[in-house]
Amino acid sequence: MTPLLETDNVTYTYPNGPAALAGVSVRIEAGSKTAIVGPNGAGKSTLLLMLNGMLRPESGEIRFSGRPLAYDNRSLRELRRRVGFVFQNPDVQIIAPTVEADVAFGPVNLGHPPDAVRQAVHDALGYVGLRGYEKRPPHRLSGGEKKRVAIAGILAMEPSVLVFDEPTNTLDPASSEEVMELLDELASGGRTVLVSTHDVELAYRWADSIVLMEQGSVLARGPPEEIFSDHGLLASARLKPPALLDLYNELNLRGVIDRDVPPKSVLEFTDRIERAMHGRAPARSETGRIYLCDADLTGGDDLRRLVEQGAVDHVGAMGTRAKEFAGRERVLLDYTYGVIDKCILKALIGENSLIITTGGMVEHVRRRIGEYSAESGLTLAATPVGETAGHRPRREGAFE
Ligand SMILES: Nc1ncnc2c1ncn2[C@@H]1O[C@H](COP(=O)(O)OP(=O)(O)OP(=O)(O)O)[C@@H](O)[C@H]1O
Repeated sequence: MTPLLETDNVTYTYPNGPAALAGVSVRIEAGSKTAIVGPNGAGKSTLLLMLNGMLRPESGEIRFSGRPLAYDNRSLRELRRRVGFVFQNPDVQIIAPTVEADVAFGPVNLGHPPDAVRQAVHDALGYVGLRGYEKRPPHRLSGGEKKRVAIAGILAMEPSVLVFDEPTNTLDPASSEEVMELLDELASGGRTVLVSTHDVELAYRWADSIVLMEQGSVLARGPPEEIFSDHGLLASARLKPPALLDLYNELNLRGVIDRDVPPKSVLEFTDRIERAMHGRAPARSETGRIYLCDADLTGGDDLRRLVEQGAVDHVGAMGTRAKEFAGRERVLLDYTYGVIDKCILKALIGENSLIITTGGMVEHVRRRIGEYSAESGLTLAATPVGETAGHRPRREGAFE
């Protein structure tokens, strides 16, 4: 199958600079989550800047949907509408005096009529959880909020590919997790998402495909479990293996656990260790329940009733709209990232939890719990929280 984006032996040297790319060939499949991983100066940003035409290769070729990129103004405008680029430093991207004007910049430039621009801004701000920020000056926002304004500005142009240069650099751990969940949400809605990073933990957990770079070259490409298990390869890129995978590989070498699919989360790892200790998954007298609330379809009363009745011990929300909904209904959140696995872990010790989410993530939660249930032989299922009859769903944004 033709990859969505492809670079073929691309080279690039900055004026008066080093050879930043020395013959780079990569294939990015439609709908994939790819992390370009490498140390400082490896050429990651340079490669990403090539993908929406901000830099032009010295030699080699870049193809989008099988067609070589053209560099006239019209072709570049069209390419940038389809391949959105979020810079590492949001200050570079934010240019207007208000959040609203900033997010509107792209659709206005594309010549969309005012009503369509307003709708695009409204949907994009909703998606990143910044409704109500329309009139705020972006330069007064926090780093995490600025990042979300920059992402909204790109989403407002409805690109099919999203490219993020070091999306979590300079963000605190909670803001980083929120941005990564936003990226997951975008990917689960069918978009192709690429990030550059030197954070191997993030890349291991998030990506389904890794491109490992060093000194302007691609050292290796493949699934994260494979790339990050190769100590020699990582050492040549001056990187360390992700902690979870390192521990798994060591326990395997010592014969404590069998080699199987490497765990990606604490949940998968604890399951594996339990099985190694007991020879099988331990019998559980009673598992807890996981309630699932679609914030677009559930009334606030239903949500509060469930929480106030004490039916749930823990509450988690995934995605900014879900977090806003919980905030409006004054429901305190115990988990704001890694929510599904944390709730499964609680179910395994007999405690009940509630996951609030929206859009494509609802199905993602159901699927993940279903898969876990099938793998573990336990009967875990997501119990929907009263999707109130007659409650009118909010208008679905353009990005669902
Ligand atoms: N504008 C520029 N002018 C001159 N040289 C540059 C420029 N931008 C990058 N370089 C050089 O090109 C090489 C690749 O840089 P690039 O920013 O692509 O790497 P990176 O892997 O993204 O690094 P980092 O993780 O530090 O962002 C480096 O040697 C860098 O010094």
